[in-house]
Amino acid sequence: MRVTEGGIELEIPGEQTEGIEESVFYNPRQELNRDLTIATLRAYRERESRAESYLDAMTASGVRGVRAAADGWDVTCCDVDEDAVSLARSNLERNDREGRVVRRDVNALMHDEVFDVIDLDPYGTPMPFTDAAFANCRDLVCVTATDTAPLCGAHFNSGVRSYSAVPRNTDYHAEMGVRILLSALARSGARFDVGVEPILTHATSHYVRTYLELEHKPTAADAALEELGYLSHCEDCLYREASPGLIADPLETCPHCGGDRVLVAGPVWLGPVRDREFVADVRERVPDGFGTAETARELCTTLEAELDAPTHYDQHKLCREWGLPANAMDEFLADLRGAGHEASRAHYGGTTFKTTASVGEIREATADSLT
Ligand SMILES: C[S@@+](CC[C@H](N)C(=O)[O-])C[C@H]1O[C@@H](n2cnc3c(N)ncnc32)[C@H](O)[C@@H]1O
Ligand SMILES: [Zn+2]
Repeated sequence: MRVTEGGIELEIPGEQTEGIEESVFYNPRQELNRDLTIATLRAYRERESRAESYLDAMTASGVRGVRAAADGWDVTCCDVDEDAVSLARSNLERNDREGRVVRRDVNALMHDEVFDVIDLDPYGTPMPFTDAAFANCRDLVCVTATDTAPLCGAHFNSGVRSYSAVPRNTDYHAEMGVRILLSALARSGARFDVGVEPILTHATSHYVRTYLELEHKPTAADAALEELGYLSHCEDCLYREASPGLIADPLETCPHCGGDRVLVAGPVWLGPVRDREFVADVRERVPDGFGTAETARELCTTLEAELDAPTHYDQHKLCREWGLPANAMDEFLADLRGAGHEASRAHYGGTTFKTTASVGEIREATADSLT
């Protein structure tokens, strides 16, 4: 079947029935991820003009590599699968684009060669590939993780194994995934004296995507590790508290309700997950022609305004907990701000928000409008 995405045309094995069938080589549900990747590469190149080489580390159909080549990147596409390699090669040719296509275990390739930008887009966890990526990548590592159940603590043992951290299943599960992933990536980079700064991160449907700018300096790696810490979370009243540092200092009882059902997660990344100015640059570089342009820009706008608090709330979940009806989001946030707290929407869902208020303060600030 033939697929058009971001101005390039791909031939993908398989029949087109209704819409685009998902094939092992091409997932149409990742188009937003890829559109934002291209906009990010554009914004990044303006910030770091020496960045030229791009490794599409798990290329499958070649879609990322072909799109990056169309933007002038010096592209290498890699895949361990023979059919994927021929497909990527023919898709580059079909679009008259230059690019090297390599059949190899990408871990070996990343240890052998230096790239300015490496894009890891595996099935499931990216952790088997991150050490090799940080060991040699010069500027930017882009990472997709699709194993959201392990990341958010729903598949606990698998999450602990993959991420060398304790994830917990909370009401902010996608954000737990973001922060467990970033923590593991920061620790992976630190092994090579590389500090990571997440310049854009989003959790969308069943994946987390992050873009990490690298600094090759032991002190930068230390600075990244200083962003790690633990989250204590009360299962009874949804109170949560962050404690920075690599040594856990868990709450034993909840300071809000006095309950003892307190979960502790970590080490998690407690720092910012994006650079606001960079996200604005990305938003401006999403052209109308991209299939997901509107969604991509809206996502960037929400990310630009999202507070840095390490966890978010969901108004509907809080209201259910309190036995109160929910309110319109804008009014709800206005009540919080009116009571002197900072508050923003969060990109995790239409009723999610972040605030500097504690769960008790949220209730106090909004209860009058909810009754
Ligand atoms: C999720 S797909 C990639 C999708 C593609 N990046 C896209 O945007 O459509 C994962 C690919 O990783 C490849 N892969 C798995 N292990 C690999 C390895 N060790 N080295 C290189 N490629 C690998 C698989 O063959 C598969 O084609
Ligand atoms: Zn509590």
